[in-house]
Amino acid sequence: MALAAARRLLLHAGSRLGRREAVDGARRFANKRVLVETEGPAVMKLRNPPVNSLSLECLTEFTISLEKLENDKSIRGVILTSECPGIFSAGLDLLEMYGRNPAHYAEYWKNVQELWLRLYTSNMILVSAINGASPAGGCLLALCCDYRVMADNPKYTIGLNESLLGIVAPFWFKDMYVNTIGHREAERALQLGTLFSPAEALKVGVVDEVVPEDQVHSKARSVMTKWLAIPDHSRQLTKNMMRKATADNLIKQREADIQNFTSFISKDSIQKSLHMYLEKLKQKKG
Ligand SMILES: CC/C=C\C/C=C\C/C=C\C=C\CC(=O)SCCNC(=O)CCNC(=O)[C@H](O)C(C)(C)COP(=O)(O)OP(=O)(O)OC[C@H]1O[C@@H](n2cnc3c(N)ncnc32)[C@H](O)[C@@H]1OP(=O)(O)O
Repeated sequence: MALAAARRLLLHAGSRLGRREAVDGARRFANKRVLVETEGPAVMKLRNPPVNSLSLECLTEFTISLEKLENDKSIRGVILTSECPGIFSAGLDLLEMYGRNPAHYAEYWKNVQELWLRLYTSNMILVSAINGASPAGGCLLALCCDYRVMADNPKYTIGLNESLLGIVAPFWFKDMYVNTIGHREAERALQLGTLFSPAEALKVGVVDEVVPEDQVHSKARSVMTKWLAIPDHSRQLTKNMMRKATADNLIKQREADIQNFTSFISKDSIQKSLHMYLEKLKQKKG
């Protein structure tokens, strides 16, 4: 209920912002954590500092922005990137999965599923300009895209590292990984929780292209231009043909997946693992 109300408020605020900024001549709209520019190829920028973690609020704003773009028939493609220096996205917000109650976990997971389904089955062309670290849910966002361009900076890594946290990537994360890099590579990378450097990610197929950091956005734009030259109807039908079975696999068991997540994440042993991981992140500083 609370989330539905927040969603209505955000949609309302979003459209107000949209109108005001259009009057200023800049075609863009923004929520607090997501900025969307629609001048030229549309660009969606995550801006949830310090690490673009996907908190419930961030997920909600992201989903709403995507919905608005989908509803604008003049927008055929979106570049997904980050405004946080050195970070594409740190993935799901660990604080949404630690020390909360089962109802919160269920609500959070429903929103993670929702964003994934919308992104993965989007009719728009999605290109990610990966300009920073992209672990777990950050990698998931990139994997939903039709093409991934990554900055050539060995400090940036990408991959589904869930097993390093003592948690298990859900089956639909796994399905998408298998679709992208094949069964053997996915099996190994998932068990080891591998975070790939840009060069490794290119080799294994997690990303499609690695370019110097200052060229990530221009490359993403030129990729978008190429993809926009393909007729929408044939490209969309082809995308649907490639992705539908994977999305349907979650759609037919959404409730069971929420229950699985809620009972898994509520376990004492899993909460303990998350606690230790969060402590490790804190200690990294000191
Ligand atoms: C049987 C199965 C059934 C069902 C399935 C069950 C379970 C599946 C469940 C979940 C799947 C989850 C997928 C995920 O996405 S989990 C999140 C994984 N993310 C990570 O591992 C990234 C962790 N972060 C980092 O590695 C680094 O922070 C960094 C590389 C992104 C950035 O490094 P920096 O040095 O620049 O910044 P830090 O000092 O490390 O961090 C700053 C600040 O941010 C906090 N933070 C970092 N990441 C997260 C996060 N993901 N969520 C929340 N908060 C995060 C970090 O703690 C620092 O906080 P403080 O300033 O110390 O307060």
